[in-house]
Amino acid sequence: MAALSNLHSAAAVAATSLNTNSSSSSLASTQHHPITLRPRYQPDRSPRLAIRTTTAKSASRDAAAAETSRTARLEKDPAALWRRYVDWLYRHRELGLWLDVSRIGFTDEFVEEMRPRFEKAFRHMEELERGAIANPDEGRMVGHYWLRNSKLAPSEGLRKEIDRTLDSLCRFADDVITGKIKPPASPEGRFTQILSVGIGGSALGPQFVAEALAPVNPPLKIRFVDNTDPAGIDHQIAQLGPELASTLVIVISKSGGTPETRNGLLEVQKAFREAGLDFTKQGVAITQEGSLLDKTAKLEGWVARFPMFDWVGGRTSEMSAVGLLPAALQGINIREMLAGAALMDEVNRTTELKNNPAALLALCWYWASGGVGSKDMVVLPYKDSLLLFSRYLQQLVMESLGKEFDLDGKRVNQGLAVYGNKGSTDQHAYIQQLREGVHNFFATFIEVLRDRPAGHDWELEPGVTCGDYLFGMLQGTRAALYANDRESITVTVQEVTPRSVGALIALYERAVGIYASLVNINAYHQPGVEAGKKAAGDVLALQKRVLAVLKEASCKQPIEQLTLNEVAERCHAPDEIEMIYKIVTHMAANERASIAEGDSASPGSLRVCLGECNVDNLYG
Ligand SMILES: O=P(O)(O)OC[C@H]1O[C@](O)(CO)[C@@H](O)[C@@H]1O
Repeated sequence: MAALSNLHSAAAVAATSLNTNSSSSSLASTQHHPITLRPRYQPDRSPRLAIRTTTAKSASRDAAAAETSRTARLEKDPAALWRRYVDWLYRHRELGLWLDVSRIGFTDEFVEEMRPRFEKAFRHMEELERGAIANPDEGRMVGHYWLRNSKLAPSEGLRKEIDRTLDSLCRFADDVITGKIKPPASPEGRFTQILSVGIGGSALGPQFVAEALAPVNPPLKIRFVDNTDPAGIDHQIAQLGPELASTLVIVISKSGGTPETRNGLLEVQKAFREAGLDFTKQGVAITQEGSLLDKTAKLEGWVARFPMFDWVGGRTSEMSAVGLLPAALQGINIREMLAGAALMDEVNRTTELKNNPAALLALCWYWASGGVGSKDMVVLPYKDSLLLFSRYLQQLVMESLGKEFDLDGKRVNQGLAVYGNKGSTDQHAYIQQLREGVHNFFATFIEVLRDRPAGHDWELEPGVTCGDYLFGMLQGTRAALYANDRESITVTVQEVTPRSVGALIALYERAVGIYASLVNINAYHQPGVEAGKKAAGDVLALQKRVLAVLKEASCKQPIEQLTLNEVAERCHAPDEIEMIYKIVTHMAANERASIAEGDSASPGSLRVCLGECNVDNLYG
């Protein structure tokens, strides 16, 4: 009953707010659609430039004023809003997919002003699909669209490679499922589990798709090692238990050299050794030809290797072997996923904005975030099985769009932050802030019309099913947010199927590509990730030096107990004393170094050593 009263109150809030606003917006209600609102976007004045020429205070006042004037003009008259809804509603009949952008307040003038940018973006996408070097930094083609329609590939060689890989992974999956390819030491006589080892784009797609589409009893169940957290890896291996003997380990890494993935592999191989199992008879590699991983798998004679193409980026690799092999092994219809993506790609090639759902999304993002990422995108799928969509989109959008420089080398610090979980769960978590708190987001609702498989529904109270509540929560939240001037997009699919999931992935891949063109950035590289990786490497190198210094001190008689300053000096790294403190702390917490003397709360008092000397663990 609590849920019922919450629903009632949400609907009541929405209705009250709508009524209040509609009566106070009589000016808007007298306007005919298309609505003529003052455009927020000023094409000839970069917002960034404007901010630079003002003080921070006045800039934020200006921004607040602009915000107020814009949101105050969001259409609230029900009849005009309905016209706007109908006018802009996109529907793909065959895919059973709708896109509603009516609750984003862009104006006709804005659309007109954006037209040249869209023309350029459409040209870019066309060139990209024809095989132009779309990733100038890395001199690479960007061809994920060819994966679902190999006829588009710019050469016969590439087309054959795509088709061959797809056929061979389908055959391999069949052979594994039917037990033709089997693990040597499994009592079941066939593979029953998959352990996928990979990170970022080499994990997020397969995780999302498994959660969305795996049947209740898949031929092989899937688990993931997607981090270098030893406890996390231990947990996955412990969960497999004796089934490790019937686990197919798929190691996924485009570069074949990502440290977290390498560590995951080494940990899993150790577990195999300890269980007396031959890893090579159960390992599969998905990686670029010639990578370290590829060479290792070849040399050691793993069960199979599948290529990751140079022209497919990690975050757009779900329709390559990366996503398709794990999906096929779980009994998911991957041809349908590809068909859904291909259908979506097809409509997204039109240059008519209203008929191009990816362009419509890009338009909304540009409007809502001022083309500078000033607002975050909150993704709310109202369906448990789509829970991981926001996490998947987080990488796709943020790694693609979050860039320091534009294509002309100008510092722009672009991006679009993405977060979200699922509805209506989030209703009871952060929707409170979305409706009433800081106005720094726009929402994307993902709606699924089919509540549950046919024949399973029942009314939990007269005329109302459980799914009706979910529907009510979505509609109520959308209305309540809009009533308080919070913009939203709604993507609706008939059902969660391989086809609709393929279409959703393709929709967002293209929207990101188009948006990147609109803001003139390279969506296909990730130079920023390197800084963290390099810094991590530096920390580990310093740790090796610390260890060497402590080892040498431990060999003295009596054992030398060093202050942090002494360690830093002997490492020739006096400026790194804070990091040395953290290294020693971490090693002490894992019984690999000892705090011989001193108080953990005052790092200056510490004396440290290795081994058995007067152990007083920092946390002891
Ligand atoms: O597939 P790889 O080469 O292991 O890379 C994993 C992920 O790491 C990144 O390069 C970022 O570090 C992502 O772009 C990529 O998806």
